[in-house]
Amino acid sequence: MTAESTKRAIRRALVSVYDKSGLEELARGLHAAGVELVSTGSTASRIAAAGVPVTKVEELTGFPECLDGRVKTLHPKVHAGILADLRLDSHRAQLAELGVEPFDLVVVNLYPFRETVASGASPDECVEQIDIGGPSMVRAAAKNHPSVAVVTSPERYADVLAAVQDGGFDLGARKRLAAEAFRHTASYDLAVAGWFAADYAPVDDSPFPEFVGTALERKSTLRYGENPHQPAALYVDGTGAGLAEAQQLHGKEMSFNNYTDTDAARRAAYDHDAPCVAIIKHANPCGIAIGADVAEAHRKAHACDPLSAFGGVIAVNRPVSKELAEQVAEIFTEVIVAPDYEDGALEALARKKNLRVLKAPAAPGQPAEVKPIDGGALLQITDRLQAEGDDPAHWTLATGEALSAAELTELAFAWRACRAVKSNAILLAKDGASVGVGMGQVNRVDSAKLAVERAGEERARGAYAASDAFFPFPDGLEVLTAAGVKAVVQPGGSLRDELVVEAAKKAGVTMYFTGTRHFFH
Ligand SMILES: NC(=O)c1ncn([C@@H]2O[C@H](COP(=O)(O)O)[C@@H](O)[C@H]2O)c1NC=O
Repeated sequence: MTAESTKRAIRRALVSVYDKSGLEELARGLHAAGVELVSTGSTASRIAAAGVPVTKVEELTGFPECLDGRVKTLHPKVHAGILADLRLDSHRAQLAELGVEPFDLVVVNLYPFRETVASGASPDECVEQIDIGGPSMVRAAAKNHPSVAVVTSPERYADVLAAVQDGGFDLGARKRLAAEAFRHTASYDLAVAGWFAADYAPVDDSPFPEFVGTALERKSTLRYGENPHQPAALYVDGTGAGLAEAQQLHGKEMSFNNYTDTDAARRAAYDHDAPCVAIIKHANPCGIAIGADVAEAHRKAHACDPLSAFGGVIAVNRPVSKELAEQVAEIFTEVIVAPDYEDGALEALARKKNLRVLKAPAAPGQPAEVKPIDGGALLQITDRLQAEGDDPAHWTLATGEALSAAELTELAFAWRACRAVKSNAILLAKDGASVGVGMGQVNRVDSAKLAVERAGEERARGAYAASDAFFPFPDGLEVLTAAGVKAVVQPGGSLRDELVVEAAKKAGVTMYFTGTRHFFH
C-alpha cells in the first residue's frame, strides 16, 4: 500500500485545548479547508471569537458541561466518534444507527498539572488540575490511529494545516502522531503518580517514595558510546535544565565520554564557593584549584598535572573571562563548560575549531542520584558536602599542633577537592590547588604513592593531604609523612586508628578526623 493510498481526509475535527497558543490560526486554516469544528467551553469561545463557525460539544451531546468542567467530553457521542474503526463496515453501520458522526482529527492538550504543582499550589488545586477528559480523548484517538489523527502540541499545528491541504495524514504519520500522543499521556500520568507517591499520599516519611517514574525523551543520537562499537544516544528528562540541556556555543558534536567527563567536571568545580576551575580526564580530576579569579584558578589547576590536562574537560563555576579563554585556547582541551562567557571570551575559544564550548547554569545537579543495576536501580541523596564533618569547625584534632585559620582553610580545600576523586582517593594540595592526585586504586597505599609521585618531592613537602576514607593501617599515612606533608585530614574510624595516630605523631604531622567519608565510585 502506498503512503498516498493510506491518507485519510480530514473533514471533522474535535478541538479541546488548555494551551490556546496558535488556536485561532489553526481554526481558521481548518475552516478554510472545509473542516467542521467541534469544541469545548473556552476553546469554542475563542474559536467563535476569531469568526470561525464551531459546534459546541454540549450541542453535540445534548448534555451540559458540568461539575466545574470535570465532565465535558466524557460522553458516548464524543468517544464513539473518536473510537469507531472506519475500516469496519460494522462500526460505520453502528455509527449511522446511533446518529454519531466520526472525527478524523483530535486536537487536545492537557491541564497544566506539573506547572500547578511547581507553582506551590495547594493540594486541592493540584488535584483539580488532573485532566481526565483530555487524556481519555487523546488515548482513544491514538488507539484509533488507523482512522483518526491526534495532535497534542501547538508545535504540530503547521503540520496539520499542511496535511489538510494535502488529503490528510498518511498512516505512517498517524502512527507517529499516536506514538507522540501516548508519550504525552504517559509522561503526564508519571507526573501525577510521582506527586501522589512523594507529596500527596506518601506511605511513610522515607525520602524515597514508593514509586519513582521518569519520562526520558531522546534529544540526539550520539556518534557512539563509551567505545566506537557501542551505539548511544542522549535523553532529556523534560526539566529543560542541567548538562543534558546545556547550550553548545561552539565546537564539534559532544560525545558520550565528553558528557560523562563534563558531568564530573561540573560536580568538582561547583563544590567550591571561590572562583574554581576543575580539569577532568576519565571522570577524575587532573587539577582543581580556586583563585582570586577564574584565570588564576585555571593556571593553578593546570599546573597540577599539565601532562594529563592535555585533552581534558574543564568546568568553571563562574563566567569565563577573556583572560581564561586565552589560556585555554593555548591548550588542547575537549570541552569547557561554564555558566556564562564574558566579552571576548567566546571569540578567543572559537579560535579552536574542535573545542566544544558549553553554557549551563552553575546548578548543583539532581538532589538524588540513580545508579542502574541489573534488574533495578539504586537511589541515594546526592553527596554535596552537606555532612557536619565537611565543616572544619566540627573536625577533631587527632594529633599534632592545631593549624592556624589560614592553614585550616588549606586543609579544608584539600578535603573538598578530594571528594571529586574516585576512591580510593588521596589528594595533596597547596595554596588552594591540588598538586598531586592519587585516584581509583584498590588500596590506599597505592593511592598515597600515586599522589606523592604526581606531586613530586618539592610540592609534596609541606602539602596538605586529604584521604576520602580512613586509613585502615598506618602504611598509607606513612607514605604521606615520608613525603613531608604538613597535615592530613581523614574521616577516622578505623579499628586501628590508634596505630595511625601514633604514626602521624611520630612523624610530627598534624592530623584531623572529620567523622565523614566521601567514597565516590
Ligand atoms: N472533563 C472533561 O470531559 C474534559 N474534556 C476536555 N477536558 C480538558 O479541558 C481543556 C479544554 O477546556 P476548555 O475548552 O473549556 O478550555 C483541555 O485541556 C481538555 O483536556 C476536560 N477536562 C478535564 O478532565
